[in-house]
Amino acid sequence: MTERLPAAAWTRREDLAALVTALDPHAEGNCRWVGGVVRDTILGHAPKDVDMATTLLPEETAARLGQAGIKAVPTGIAHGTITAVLDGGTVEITTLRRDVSTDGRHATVAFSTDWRDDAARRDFTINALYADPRSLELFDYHGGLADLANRQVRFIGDARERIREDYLRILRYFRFQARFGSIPADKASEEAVSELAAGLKGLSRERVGWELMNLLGLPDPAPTVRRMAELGVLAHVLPEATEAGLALLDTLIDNEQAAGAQAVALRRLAALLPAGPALAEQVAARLRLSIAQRKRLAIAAARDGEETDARALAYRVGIEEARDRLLLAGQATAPLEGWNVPQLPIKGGDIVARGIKAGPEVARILRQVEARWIKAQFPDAGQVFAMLDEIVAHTSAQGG
Ligand SMILES: Nc1ccn([C@@H]2O[C@H](COP(=O)(O)OP(=O)(O)OP(=O)(O)O)[C@@H](O)[C@H]2O)c(=O)n1
Repeated sequence: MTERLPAAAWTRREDLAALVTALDPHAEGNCRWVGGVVRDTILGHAPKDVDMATTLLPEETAARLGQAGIKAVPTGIAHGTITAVLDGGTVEITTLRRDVSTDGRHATVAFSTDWRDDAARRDFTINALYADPRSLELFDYHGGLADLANRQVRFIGDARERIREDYLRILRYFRFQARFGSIPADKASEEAVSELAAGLKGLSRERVGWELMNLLGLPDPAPTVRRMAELGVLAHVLPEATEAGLALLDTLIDNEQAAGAQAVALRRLAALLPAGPALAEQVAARLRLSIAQRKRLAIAAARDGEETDARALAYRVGIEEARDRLLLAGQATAPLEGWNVPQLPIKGGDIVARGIKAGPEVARILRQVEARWIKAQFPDAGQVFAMLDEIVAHTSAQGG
């Protein structure tokens, strides 16, 4: 029986139909949907992006798009990729390729017209599925449909060879495993990632950081991260993670689920690391995190087990950062919901207006009022002015 891709919202897009007509006006079958879009659609998920593979050479692809008035951007000419800019988004169209040689980071490829060549150079069986854009007929050269049905993430052919072509595939393996893999996982794949884990060291830190953060941002990466540790892979990407960290990651995810909190990769990363800012800063730099990410990680890492007051904490470090700390500590985040960090309702001028000379004394009083205001759970302006009057009266009585 011919297997077909289930129809989905994207398969009915008119701009995609026009793209197919432009590339293959006589229905010769020279282009197919490929990779994540096919995999995700079979799983019933909305695909992140739509990719196409074609037997046409890149120049021919570009020429046909041009004739049809579709904007074509040569995004990766060397790899044979042309990006078509459509109403509903961009589509990457890549000429079929076969591997010629590789150094573990960059493969040298040659163009091909054989779909099997193209399938054989991909990473996992579930990522090597193709669909005809008109009939939606599926093409499965490596048992990807069965693996998808059984939720098995399995390297194509010899796992070690696939990994040596690109060591990042070790981390991709775990990311897909965390997304929809089942346990027990494919034994040959696990053996290979374990054996070749040291190859991760040669990869660019950006790529490693990106993969790790994507894994940690999935709904429940905890069992996968633990498996990475057991297989000796985590030691090569996050040697700072401790056994206590793995346990805290489990707890954190339970806490997040109980609170209905969003998955945040940085918060999960913080859980894996021992508390304290120094190590967090080191890890953030190594993983090439952005400045905003570094700040948030540092605040999460500054946790000390128990947070005293949710809103006072949020006033000090920010709402999202406070939520991180509370979830890590296993404390209620409810006080933060629907609440915005308020601004102290008085200014230095209000203090000067009460006869205090501008200068350090004003700053001191301002800090005193602020401390009381926080302690009293942020009462409104009327009460804050009463606090201020009391403090000023006290200061004046002392002859200050
Ligand atoms: N190291 C890699 C990266 C990618 N691919 C192939 O290129 C396709 C597209 O890669 P990418 O966009 O990174 O992943 P998707 O499978 O689309 O998954 P997602 O975008 O959901 O992460 C993959 O399906 C896979 O066939 C590969 O073989 N080896």
